[in-house]
Amino acid sequence: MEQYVIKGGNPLVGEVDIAGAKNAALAILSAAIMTDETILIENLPDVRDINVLLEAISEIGAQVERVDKSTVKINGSTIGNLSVDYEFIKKIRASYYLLGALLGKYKHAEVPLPGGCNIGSRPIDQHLKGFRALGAEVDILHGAIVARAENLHGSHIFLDVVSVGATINIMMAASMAAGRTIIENAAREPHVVDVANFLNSMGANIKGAGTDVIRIRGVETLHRTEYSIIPDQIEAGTFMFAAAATGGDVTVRNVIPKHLEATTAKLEEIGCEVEEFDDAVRVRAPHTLHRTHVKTLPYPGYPTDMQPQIAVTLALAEGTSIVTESIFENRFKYADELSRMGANIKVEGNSAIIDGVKKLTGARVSAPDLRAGAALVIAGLAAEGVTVVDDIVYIQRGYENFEEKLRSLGAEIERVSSEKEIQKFRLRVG
Ligand SMILES: CC(=O)N[C@H]1[C@@H](OP(=O)(O)OP(=O)(O)OC[C@H]2O[C@@H](n3ccc(=O)[nH]c3=O)[C@H](O)[C@@H]2O)O[C@H](CO)[C@@H](O)[C@@H]1O
Ligand SMILES: C=C(OP(=O)(O)O)C(=O)O
Repeated sequence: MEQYVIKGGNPLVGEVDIAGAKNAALAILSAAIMTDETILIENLPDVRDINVLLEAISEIGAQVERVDKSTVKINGSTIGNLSVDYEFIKKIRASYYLLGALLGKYKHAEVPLPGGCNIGSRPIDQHLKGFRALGAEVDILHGAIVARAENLHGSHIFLDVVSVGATINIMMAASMAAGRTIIENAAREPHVVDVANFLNSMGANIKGAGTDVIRIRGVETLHRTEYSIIPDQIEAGTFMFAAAATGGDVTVRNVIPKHLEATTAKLEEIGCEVEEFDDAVRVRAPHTLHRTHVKTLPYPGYPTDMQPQIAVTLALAEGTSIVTESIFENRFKYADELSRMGANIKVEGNSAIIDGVKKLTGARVSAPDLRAGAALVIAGLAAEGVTVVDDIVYIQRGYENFEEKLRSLGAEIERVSSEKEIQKFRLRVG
């Protein structure tokens, strides 16, 4: 088990390059197996979830060739197994995208129920409703989703909740269903648009991605393409809040500022100066952070994946802030850990009430999930003294070279794997 050890107190200063978006990449890699021709994908983030999905894709028989750290070639012509192994899939949520991809291409898929972060109950009823509407028979058998169809046909699907996963999954399967599909109440996240652009570059016919009505004309085959994944808005936002919480001045590069607007607006409300460039955003922290309220919402609202990061920053703001989580019911598991660092945070229902304190103090804390883990690292960077973050395997799911990027901004952070190393770090930093 690895840990991060952090000596807090250094304002983060400098420039940092943002990797490709994990949550776009997971869907795009799955969609890449929908043709028998070779697909080249660039700007892949080098993170655990991506590596697990690539293993699963090669396990079902596709050819996966790593060209370099952020580029991969995939050829799905050799897929011989439509049943995905539980070992791979239990680790990640986005394994469910293999359902839409395999069902679209082969009209048959067997995928174990997905894993991912334990941030709520996370049903997949809307995915299954969509597949059924396209003509598939879907059963849950022995812990796996089994979907089969003689033929898929277009349909008019109204999603009961705005779901990123269901929107993308249905879009993938419908791309190879006969006739026209309309998805209403679709998710509008940038990664939904990125997956639609990718599928269109393979010959699909998808219109309206980025709005809440997506129209798809099914095609018989998809073809080769080369595609570069959009930047990760959540990684970018995490560094932006790290700048704010540490009193720093950070420019995040290789981003699409438009995708960061909800985050930028909140940073400005709490007193940061945010400057936008074509593909970069600079965040300068104020002397004193102001309080604010925030509620997570589907895009273009404030993202749930950025909720813990703003909460730890507000723990250091003057006054009382309220953070309301409206997407996942179990996303405040970091609150007790943050309290152990001196924060004044109380969770009531789906809101956290945060009374800002002047300083946090380093403590031993545990990452309960990916984004909460990253937020506890931010807390450690801002705190006085040494913080040890356990269970960083969650953080590694979604942040490429996290500690190296933070160190390049002046953070004192190391990845260690024993109590001896933690002790050594403590002695070194004094
Ligand atoms: C791998 C990936 O991309 N994960 C992201 C994806 O997760 P994921 O795709 O799982 O999240 P959804 O957008 O589907 O979930 C949104 C809401 O809809 C509910 N729901 C969803 C599907 C369904 O069939 N039935 C249902 O009730 C969920 O419980 C949740 O309350 O979008 C979330 C919301 O932006 C992000 O936090 C995750 O980081
Ligand atoms: C919650 C996340 O991922 P997943 O849906 O894969 O658990 C995330 O990326 O913040």
